[in-house]
Amino acid sequence: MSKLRVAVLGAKGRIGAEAVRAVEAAEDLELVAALSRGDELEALVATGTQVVVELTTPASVMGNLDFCVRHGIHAVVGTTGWTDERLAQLNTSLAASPETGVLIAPNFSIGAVLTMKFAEVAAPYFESVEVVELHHPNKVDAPSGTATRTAQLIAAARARAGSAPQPDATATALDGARGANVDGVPVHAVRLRGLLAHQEVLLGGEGETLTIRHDSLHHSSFMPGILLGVRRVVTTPGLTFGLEHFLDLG
Ligand SMILES: NC(=O)c1ccc[n+]([C@@H]2O[C@H](COP(=O)([O-])OP(=O)(O)OC[C@H]3O[C@@H](n4cnc5c(N)ncnc54)[C@H](O)[C@@H]3O)[C@@H](O)[C@H]2O)c1
Ligand SMILES: O=C(O)C1=N[C@H](C(=O)O)CCC1
Repeated sequence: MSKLRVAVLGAKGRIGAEAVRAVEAAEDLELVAALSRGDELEALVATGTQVVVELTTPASVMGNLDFCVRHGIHAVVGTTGWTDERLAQLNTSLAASPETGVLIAPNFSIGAVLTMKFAEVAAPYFESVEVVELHHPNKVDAPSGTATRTAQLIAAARARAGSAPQPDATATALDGARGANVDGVPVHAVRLRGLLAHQEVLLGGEGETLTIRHDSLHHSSFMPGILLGVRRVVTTPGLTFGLEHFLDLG
């Protein structure tokens, strides 16, 4: 069987460099391009790239995806910075290229995907829910894509269950002291040398708390999810948001 022809964008970045090694090591995949900032995207066409792994920056991702979708190249996207407006723009591009698949995964690690799932399940059973994400200090966006998605899933689960607004008597606060408000869920971002990617979901009810914590200790934690995405996106046209759609989580 012929190998899938894969390119990595952001190939010299922290996660991109790890993705290059993972694709090279996969027997069913062939790394045909490893592009960095300033490299011509035409190389994707010249190399017959079938799937791009997009691991660049929020400032670059939209232009890169526009090129890929226009050329019928599938994409697996780990880059953050997704808003409703950006997703709508991407869906418009995909409508003109209906056979192309794009997977956007706020987090490729299985533990983080499960954290989001567990938080969604638990959220309606507690009065209070807050998210704390902790990352390395070179990260350019806050809160993390994972924390934003986690908060959105929590908020949607609570809305479906008819949960009351969270109790919070704060009357005065320094700017930022209560975190960012993502659909009514406070999200706090820590940037600390020595960390990679970590998240806690804190849930509180009368007389009890539950903490769901996940730690990515190495970029290798994201690789099985990226490889799964590459293999599945070629047969999944349109936009898929979240790796959980490619996992059988029940
Ligand atoms: N979804 C996940 O599981 C996951 C995991 C880790 C990181 N991320 C995200 O991936 C992105 C990259 O993270 P990082 O820590 O590797 O950052 P990084 O800064 O180390 O790497 C980004 C790389 O992309 C390059 N780049 C920028 N514009 C480019 C372009 N137009 N074409 C090609 N390369 C370009 C930069 O020069 C840099 O080398 C961030 O948005 C981060 O949040 C996602
Ligand atoms: O290191 C990063 O940057 C990460 N970004 C993603 C996010 O913002 O959620 C995933 C975790 C690592």
